[in-house]
Amino acid sequence: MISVDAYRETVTELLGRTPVTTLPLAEAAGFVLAEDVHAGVSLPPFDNSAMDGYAVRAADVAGAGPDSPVTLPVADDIPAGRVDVATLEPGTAHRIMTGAPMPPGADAIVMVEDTDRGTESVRIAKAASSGDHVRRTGEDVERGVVALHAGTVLGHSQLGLAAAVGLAELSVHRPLSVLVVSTGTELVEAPNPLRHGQIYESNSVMLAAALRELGCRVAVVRSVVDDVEEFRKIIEPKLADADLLITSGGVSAGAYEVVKDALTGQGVQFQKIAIQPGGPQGCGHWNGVPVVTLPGNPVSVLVSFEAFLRPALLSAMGHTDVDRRRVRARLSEAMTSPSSRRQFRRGFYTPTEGEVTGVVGPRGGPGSHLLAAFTQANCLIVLPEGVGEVAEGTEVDVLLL
Ligand SMILES: Nc1nc2c(c(=O)[nH]1)N[C@H]1C(S)=C(S)[C@@H](COP(=O)(O)OP(=O)(O)OC[C@H]3O[C@@H](n4cnc5c(N)ncnc54)[C@H](O)[C@@H]3O)O[C@H]1N2
Ligand code: MOO
Repeated sequence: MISVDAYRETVTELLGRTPVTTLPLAEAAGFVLAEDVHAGVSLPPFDNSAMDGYAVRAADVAGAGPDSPVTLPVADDIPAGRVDVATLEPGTAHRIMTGAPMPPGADAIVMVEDTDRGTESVRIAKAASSGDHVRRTGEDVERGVVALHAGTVLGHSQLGLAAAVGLAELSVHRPLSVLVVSTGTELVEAPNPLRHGQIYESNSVMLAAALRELGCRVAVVRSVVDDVEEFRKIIEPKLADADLLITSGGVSAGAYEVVKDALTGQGVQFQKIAIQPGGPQGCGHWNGVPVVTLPGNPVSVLVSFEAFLRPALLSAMGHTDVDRRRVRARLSEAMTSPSSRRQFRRGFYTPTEGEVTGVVGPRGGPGSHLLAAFTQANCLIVLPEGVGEVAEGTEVDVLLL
C-alpha cells in the first residue's frame, strides 16, 4: 500500500502548475497573484488633509487658544478633487476638506470644530503643531515598492490595494478547468423517480461545489453507465477542454469497474492507498490529460478530496498555504481505527477556553456511505497509521474544515 503522504505528493506532481493569465480586478478575487505588483503611484499620492478644516502655517496659530483666538483671512477654498491648489501665503488660511491636497506653504490642519467655521475670515481657538492632521505622500506605500508579492491570495483588501495603486488587471495563476464525471449504472438524477436498486447521484454535485470553492472552472457529466465503450465514447471527446479529469466510482475490485477497465493500460495506474476511507485510487494521464479517479462512496470522495486533491489543486493554482489548519484536541470518546491505515474521521471540534487544545468527538461511524454525518462535522479527526484503539481523553490531530 502507498502512504497518504506519498500519494498526495504524486497527485500534486501530476497537476503541476497552471499557466499565468490576466484578469480584471473584478474577476480576480480568490486567485493567486503570479507576479509582484509594483506601486505605480505613492499612497497617498500627495500630501493631503485628514480632516475638514483649515490649512494653516502652524507658526501663525502657535498662540491660539480658547481665550486667545487667532483670526486669519480665508484666501481659498479647497474641496477634495481640486487639482490647481494655490500657495498659502503667510498669515492666511485656506478652507480645506478631507482628502484635498495641502496647499504649498501650509504645514498643519486645524479641525473645523476648533474654529468659528468662517468663510471670509476664520477664528481659530486652538494651537496647531506642524504636521497636525496631514497625511504624507507615501506614508502607506512608496511609489515603486512591491505593494503585493507574487503568491498572495487576492482577497478584498489586496484587490483594494491593487486598485489604489492604479491597476486595472492582475497577472494570476489561471484557474484549472476540471471535468467531473460520476460513473455507475445505479445513478439517477432528480427529479426522476428512483426504482429499487437505484440511488440519486450526489458525488458530482459535491465535487463541483468543492472545486468551485477553490476557484476551479468545472464541467460535469452527471452519470455514465458502467460500460467501458460508453464511458470512452462520452468522456474522451471532452478531454480536450480539461486540465484535469476527476471521476468517481468504478475503481475497486468488482466485476464492473468501468473507470478501472477503461483506463488501465491507457496511462492511469490503480493502487491502494493506506487511508480510510478512500483506499482504492487511480491517477495518471489519459490522452495527455491528468486524471484522478476517486472511489464511489460519497465520504470517500470527500476525504480523498481533502487528503489529496485540495492541496494539489491549491498548489497548481499558485497557493503556498495548501493545508487545512491543524489543531490538537482531546477525544471525548474512545475510537478505533484500522492500524495499517491513516483514518480520517468526521468530527466536531470545540475549543477549550483558556487552553491551546479543545475537545473533539466523532460524528457518525467510519462507514464511507455516511454522508449526513459529514454535514454535521466541522473537522476531520486524524488517527495515524499504527494506531488501533484510541482511549477517551487521548490528544489527537484535528483538521479544521
Ligand atoms: N472486494 C472489495 N470490494 C470493495 C473494496 C475492496 O477493496 N475489495 N473496496 C471498497 C471500498 S473501500 C470502496 S471506497 C469502494 C469503492 O468502489 P468503487 O470506486 O468501485 O465505487 P462504486 O462501487 O462505483 O461505488 C461505491 C458506492 O458509492 C456509491 N456511489 C458511486 N457513485 C456515486 C455517486 N455519484 N453519487 C452517490 N453515490 C455514489 C455506489 O452506489 C456504491 O454504493 O469499493 C468497496 N468494495
Ligand atoms: O476506501 Mo473506502 O473509501 O473505505 O470506503
